[in-house]
Amino acid sequence: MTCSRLRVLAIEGTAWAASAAVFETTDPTERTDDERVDIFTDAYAPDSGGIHPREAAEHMHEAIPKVVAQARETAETWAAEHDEQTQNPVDAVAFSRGPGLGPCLRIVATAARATAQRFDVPLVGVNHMVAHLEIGRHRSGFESPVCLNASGANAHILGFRNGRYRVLGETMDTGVGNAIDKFTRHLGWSHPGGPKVEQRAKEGDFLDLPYVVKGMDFSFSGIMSAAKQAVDDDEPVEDVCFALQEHIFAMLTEVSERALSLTGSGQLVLGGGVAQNARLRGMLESMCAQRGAEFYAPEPRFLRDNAGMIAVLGAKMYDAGDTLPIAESQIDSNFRPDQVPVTWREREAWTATGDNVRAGDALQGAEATVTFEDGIVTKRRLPREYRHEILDARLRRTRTRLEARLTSQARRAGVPTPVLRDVDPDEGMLVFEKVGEADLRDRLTEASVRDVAGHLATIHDAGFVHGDPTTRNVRVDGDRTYLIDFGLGYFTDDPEDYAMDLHVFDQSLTGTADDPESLIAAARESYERASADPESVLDSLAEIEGRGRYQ
Ligand SMILES: C[C@@H](O)[C@H](NC(=O)OP(=O)(O)OC[C@H]1O[C@@H](n2cnc3c(N)ncnc32)[C@H](O)[C@@H]1O)C(=O)O
Ligand SMILES: Nc1ncnc2c1ncn2[C@@H]1O[C@H](COP(=O)(O)OP(=O)(O)OP(=O)(O)O)[C@@H](O)[C@H]1O
Ligand SMILES: [Fe+2]
Repeated sequence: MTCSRLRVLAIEGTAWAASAAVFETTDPTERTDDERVDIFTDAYAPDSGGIHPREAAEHMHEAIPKVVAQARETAETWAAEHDEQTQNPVDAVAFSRGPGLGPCLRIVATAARATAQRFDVPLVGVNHMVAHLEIGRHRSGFESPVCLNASGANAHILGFRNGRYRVLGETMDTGVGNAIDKFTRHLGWSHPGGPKVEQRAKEGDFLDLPYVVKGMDFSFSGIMSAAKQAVDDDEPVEDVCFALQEHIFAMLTEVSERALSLTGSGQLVLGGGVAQNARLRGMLESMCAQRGAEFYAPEPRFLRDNAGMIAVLGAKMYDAGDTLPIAESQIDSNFRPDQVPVTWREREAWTATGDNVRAGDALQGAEATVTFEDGIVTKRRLPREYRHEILDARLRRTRTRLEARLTSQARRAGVPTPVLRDVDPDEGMLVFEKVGEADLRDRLTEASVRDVAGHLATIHDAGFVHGDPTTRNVRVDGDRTYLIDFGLGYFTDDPEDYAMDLHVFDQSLTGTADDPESLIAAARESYERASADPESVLDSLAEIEGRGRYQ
């Protein structure tokens, strides 16, 4: 082609959406006024139950050729509008390489190879989850946002650092949409359940359900069992739907706020099918407004699975020379977003600016506002507008109580922590002595990381976890490290809970350090030395890290 217009045809088919699209732009690196995207989707809807992989593949087999033909026609029409030759109307063919259902992915890949060969243009292999977040970045124009992907098979929060999207936090069991869909299957409702829960929730009232956040990770299994039980116990279905949304979306919003705070980013983008939910968007919008951050969610056609997002990222990758020889174009059903070398962005983007230091020397953390005066630190968990007021009051009260108790308990076990001067759980207020000169994230050394891992071993041996051991929740003073912020801690003798503490610490090192591997290894080694029972904890950690969450 001779003109400056770039046109990419893309194919998506990871699970339910047989989709093809054309993206046309004069500059793939940013959103332009004259860009256009046309998407053709043929959805698979199971007769009963959830998505059956074989049925989904049969659907892809029939529907993919049809949507690809529609996209091709569009590409030809657009090319003709610009007086270009129509035999070769696209510059590249992009496809979803994974994650997703193997049988579906294979059909998509075959169609993509054939289309690329037919036009004699390069093939681009796109990670579906990275596409879910890049479409938000592209449409918003945000420089370096934190990204929440809330889709059917996934739920994770990502930040860009050093050439990769890092998983800052993710679900420890199922994806968020799948969790909701499983609940609605229990009620005998047809797939997908998410929109139906949203509808019914409109008439519901609040019920207490479990709320599980560990650092920036979270899990849905406990809340889902409790929701099913509540229905079986004859609680009104609309109340359970309402409470389910209030809890699950508050968890996602809370970890998003934590990620903003940890990275120092002032921008959040949302992606994935569950992001079509107005309550989730509303909560995120409210959270961002409260902390002075910008929020963007793309329009629904770019949220649910669609080839438009694959085409837009495909164009960026093509522009960066990131194409795929046919011989190397095999699919990857477990393709994680952090495996993708991000060729289309400057490596050094995301300059963590740290916390907003506000008037009166107040620090805004992820959860609390902290003020300093004469060596005394006052921490207040202020109400969060995005959370239902009953849930908000419950979380602020219990976390404040636990923080007071565990801070003292840790010190008795021999771990340096600040001395507690005062506590008022109903106000969510704590008063501590000031400790340390800096947060660990600004003093990251192997020695300090070792020290922290030793502290974690000590509190685990004493029968409790910290719950959120990040590089922000450790203060450093010369060689000494202090643990602070025990609000997410609890008593437990389960090695898996101890392993989660180590996993949260690892993830935070990954999000903070340029070279996290050596620090993670040092922490592991120090924990092993200090712990009374390192074997079962480290086994459990290996299991947590190896969990395939993308099937
Ligand atoms: C790997 C890929 O195949 C997979 N795709 C996927 O999960 O489809 P997606 O379109 O992103 O999301 C579908 C999910 O989105 C939920 N959903 C749709 N509308 C919803 C709504 N209004 N409220 C809540 N959930 C909603 C559905 O219940 C379903 O679980 C993924 O991205 O994880
Ligand atoms: N006792 C203390 N001595 C010195 N600095 C402190 C103390 N307590 C808190 N800080 C500072 O205030 C920041 C926020 O405190 P804290 O972590 O308790 O609140 P938070 O809102 O829960 O934050 P996050 O959720 O980000 O961990 C800490 O990162 C630390 O820099
Ligand atoms: Fe998706």
